[in-house]
Amino acid sequence: MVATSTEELEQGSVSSYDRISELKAFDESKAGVQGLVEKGVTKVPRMFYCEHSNLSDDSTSEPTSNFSIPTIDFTGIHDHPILRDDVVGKLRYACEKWGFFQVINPGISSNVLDEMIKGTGRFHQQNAKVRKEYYSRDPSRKVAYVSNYSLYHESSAYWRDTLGCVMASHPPEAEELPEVCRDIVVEYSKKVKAFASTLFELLSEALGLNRLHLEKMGCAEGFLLLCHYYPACPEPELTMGNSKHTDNDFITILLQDEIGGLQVLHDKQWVDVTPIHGALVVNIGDLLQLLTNDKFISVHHRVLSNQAGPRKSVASLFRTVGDESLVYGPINELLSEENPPLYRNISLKEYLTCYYAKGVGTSALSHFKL
Ligand SMILES: O=C(O)CCC(=O)C(=O)O
Ligand SMILES: [Fe+2]
Repeated sequence: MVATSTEELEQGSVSSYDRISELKAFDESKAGVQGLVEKGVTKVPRMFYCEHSNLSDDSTSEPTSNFSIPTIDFTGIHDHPILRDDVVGKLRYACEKWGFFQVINPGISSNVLDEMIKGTGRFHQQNAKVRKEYYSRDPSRKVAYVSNYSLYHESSAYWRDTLGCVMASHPPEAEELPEVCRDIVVEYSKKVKAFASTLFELLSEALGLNRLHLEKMGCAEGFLLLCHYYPACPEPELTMGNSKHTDNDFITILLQDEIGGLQVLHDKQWVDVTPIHGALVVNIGDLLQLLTNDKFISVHHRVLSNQAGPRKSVASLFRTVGDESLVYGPINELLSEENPPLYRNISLKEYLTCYYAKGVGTSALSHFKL
């Protein structure tokens, strides 16, 4: 297209492609990025180009093999107080310095973890006709398949599709879940919820609080299961799987397959989260950083796209889903004269509105600093 008027140029409507039409056509296909792959695309369409320099930002932040996120072994924590204390200490360090860690021997069998990854693959690889029935941007849906939650609000789209299921506190009826992954979604959800309860106990202890403090605040009550699918990308240097972001929850528990691509920003360097079979990756979200008055940190992470693949991952986001009138602020017991509150109390609604409005890569929490 050729520039026809300065007005069009100023409005950004003149470019070599009609972005809005391309986004709409993609969305209306209801088949996701996988739909493009099924059609045999060999070039990444322009709408996926990452123009906000996510790939080259922080020029000091090249990935480094010198670092890796902490790995913590949960073996014996329920039976041996010494092992438990040791784990609590390691968790405190990981949450304060990294905001990310991997748990090996998490108490969920590798069979269940492997089957959850396979179930995710089955959903995204099944006939597009069946996938389409689940495609929706309606936030009130408990089960929805969608590509790019913020498709119309970000400067680029990402090479990723997601099946999202609200699995607590008001889960869908089993029949509402897609048949190809129904049983494993129900089973994995039970197991990951139990793991989260243990984790919130250990994190409470790491903060010097009563063991049940975080659970009593409702941190483990609600969770959203996001079954991500990152198709193999023909031109991975042009786009990303997931932009640089922090999570809008208390904690995220992530199961990933063997492909890799997740990176964490640590000391201004991108650090690879190397897949470990049978392990779960945990990261602190913004809401736990808020509750802990910055003692635990919610850090930026991203997912690179990859010629290898498809990559599958399952993120369990722990926060209340539905009741946005809940109000959160720094936990009183953690405050003192030397450690005054850094944030005002905020409702979940206020926080989420800000989180989605702020744009890629900037913290929502900074808006609520005192
Ligand atoms: O797929 C991954 O490795 C990360 C997903 C993620 O960051 C998220 O769902 O918030
Ligand atoms: Fe994330």
